[in-house]
Amino acid sequence: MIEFQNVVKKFRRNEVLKGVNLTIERGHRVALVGSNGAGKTTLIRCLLGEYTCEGSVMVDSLTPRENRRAVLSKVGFVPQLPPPLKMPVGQLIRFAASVCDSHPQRMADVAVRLGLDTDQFKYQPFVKLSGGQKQKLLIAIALGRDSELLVMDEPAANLDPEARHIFFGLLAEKKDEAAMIISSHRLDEVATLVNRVIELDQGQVVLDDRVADLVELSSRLSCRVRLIRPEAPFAKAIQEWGFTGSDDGREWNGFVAGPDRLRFLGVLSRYAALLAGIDMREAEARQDHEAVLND
Ligand SMILES: Nc1ncnc2c1ncn2[C@@H]1O[C@H](COP(=O)(O)OP(=O)(O)OP(=O)(O)O)[C@@H](O)[C@H]1O
Repeated sequence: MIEFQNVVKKFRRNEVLKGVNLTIERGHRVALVGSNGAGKTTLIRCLLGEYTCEGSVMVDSLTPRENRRAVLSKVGFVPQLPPPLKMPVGQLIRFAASVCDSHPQRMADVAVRLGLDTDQFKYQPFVKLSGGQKQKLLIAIALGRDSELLVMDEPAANLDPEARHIFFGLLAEKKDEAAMIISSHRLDEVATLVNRVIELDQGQVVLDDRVADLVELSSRLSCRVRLIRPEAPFAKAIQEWGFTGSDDGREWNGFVAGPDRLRFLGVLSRYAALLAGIDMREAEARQDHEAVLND
């Protein structure tokens, strides 16, 4: 589906991509990782035909630079930084839907699933939405259409836990029909969403690994956390995950999206000395899984 062959990109004398070779097929969910300046965005821009480059880039046998319209019609794209668009939300959705031959209602429906009622904001300029609202709308535009390739730059960073869970479910619906490239600085943010990890360093592929594809994207864990004693900073941190506490503040219950389990355990690990027990069970998956960590 996507083929990079010996792709070199130079900005004046600065060689930013130094001969990248990659083949990405439908069903591949790729984490494109690497430190700041590694070349991730440049590679994506070459893929979208925004940049000329040496070597060859092909999307379904089409060169993006010469066939931008045809290539972009296959691609749902969530940019890293929201564009500073003054266009009102309603108009933006109608425009985006017309460009990619979708229906505005399809995009609005995805937005509603993510918790953004676009009707309420239809006259509001896009640029005046909050960071999370912009992210939800951009995701709705990218997912509320047919696409064979989804390219997303840190797409879930601004989403609250509930919206992340819905977002992972939306990705699960697309996982067999599309290839996905999710760019991130941090592998732990995206590790459970993908089945392949590609790392760029100074414009070169330094790692290309297929990884275990075991986490159900749409699964959800029911969690109970018990503490030795209540503590206010812990309460604040876990309430951000939508958990509710017992009256004495020593037991907390809530749900965590399956792919978010690592992030959640990362948060808990900061309070390891407080923990008396953690109980995590698959709440919505077909098979019942149980991970119990007791004191
Ligand atoms: N338009 C440009 N003109 C000149 N240099 C550029 C341009 N775009 C990117 N670069 C340079 O190319 C290198 C790679 O940048 P790129 O944005 O692709 O990195 P990245 O891996 O996406 O980084 P980040 O994680 O910080 O977004 C950097 O050194 C950057 O300064």
